[in-house]
Amino acid sequence: MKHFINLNDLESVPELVKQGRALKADPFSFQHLGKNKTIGLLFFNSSLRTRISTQKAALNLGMNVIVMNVGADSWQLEFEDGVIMDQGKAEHIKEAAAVLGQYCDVLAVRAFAELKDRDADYEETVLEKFRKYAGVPIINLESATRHPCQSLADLITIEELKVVERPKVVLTWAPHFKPLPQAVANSFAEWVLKTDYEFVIANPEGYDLSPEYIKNTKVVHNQEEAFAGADFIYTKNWSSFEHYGQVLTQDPAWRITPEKMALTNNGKFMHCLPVRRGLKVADEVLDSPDSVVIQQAGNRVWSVQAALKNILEAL
Ligand SMILES: NCCC[C@H](NC(=O)CCC(=O)O)C(=O)O
Ligand SMILES: NC(=O)OP(=O)(O)O
Repeated sequence: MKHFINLNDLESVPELVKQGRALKADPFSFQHLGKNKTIGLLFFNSSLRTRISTQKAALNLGMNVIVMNVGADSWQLEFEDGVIMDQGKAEHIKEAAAVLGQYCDVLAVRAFAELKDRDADYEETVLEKFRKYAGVPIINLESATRHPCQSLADLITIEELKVVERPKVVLTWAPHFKPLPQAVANSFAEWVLKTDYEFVIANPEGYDLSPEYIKNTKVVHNQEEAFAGADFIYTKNWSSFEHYGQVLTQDPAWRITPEKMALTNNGKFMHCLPVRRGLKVADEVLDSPDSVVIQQAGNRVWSVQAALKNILEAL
């Protein structure tokens, strides 16, 4: 594998899920791969899980790790071509990415959607410019439209916990007061569509995700209908794709409650975290034995370790 930016960079989702599970069972089996190799982790946005799980995975593979909060610790970067740089941004991505590529064998980048210009976000400007100018493999640690490290961990978790061959998986919107990116939801849909799970999306009107990501997935505007008989309830808030970046409703009726979970087939509650208790989900759901959010977060190590292993093997 050359890069881990989107699904086009990999050959087989089930194979990567298998490799993630194998690494969980035997974390240090590929320690020789990363000897004398350095990974640089670049964060344009905050993180808890991604930051620590990626460091842990790299250490498990014997790598050296350098972490930088871009902007806060470095110069502000300019991504536009052909501009006269007479404003706040001191360095262009062309030099910055190329220089970082001199120091690191692999770069991993987090850069969320700005939610202002839909085309700019969906062109994946930041990650694609790193791909173009760094000269080394790039790992996506959540970009404007995707979060593949999360989605791989999510599939590893579902594979570990499923009790039927073809579980019913529901991706449901839940309320939040801030405009959040569509990345986690887009990505989860894209990855689930590479499996043969039964898949349904529930969201209020005006919140349909981009057809490019959800393809022909059944979308319902009635949460209870979607929850009936579900084996996994994957909860996430996202801002509107159609009315780009807007919060159209904060309807508390979309919050995940024990009453709604009771409609499922002993369904497991999933969320990528961080989650706002009380707002998106009732404490009783998050604290119940059917909540698998901690196991899911734990699997972030094996997900990024699987991607990194494949990249190191191809160096
Ligand atoms: N990486 C996990 C999700 C990150 C981000 N959530 C957030 O920004 C939540 C922030 C808050 O609740 O204030 C998102 O939705 O894409
Ligand atoms: N789920 C996830 O990516 O968490 P962080 O934003 O804390 O890294």
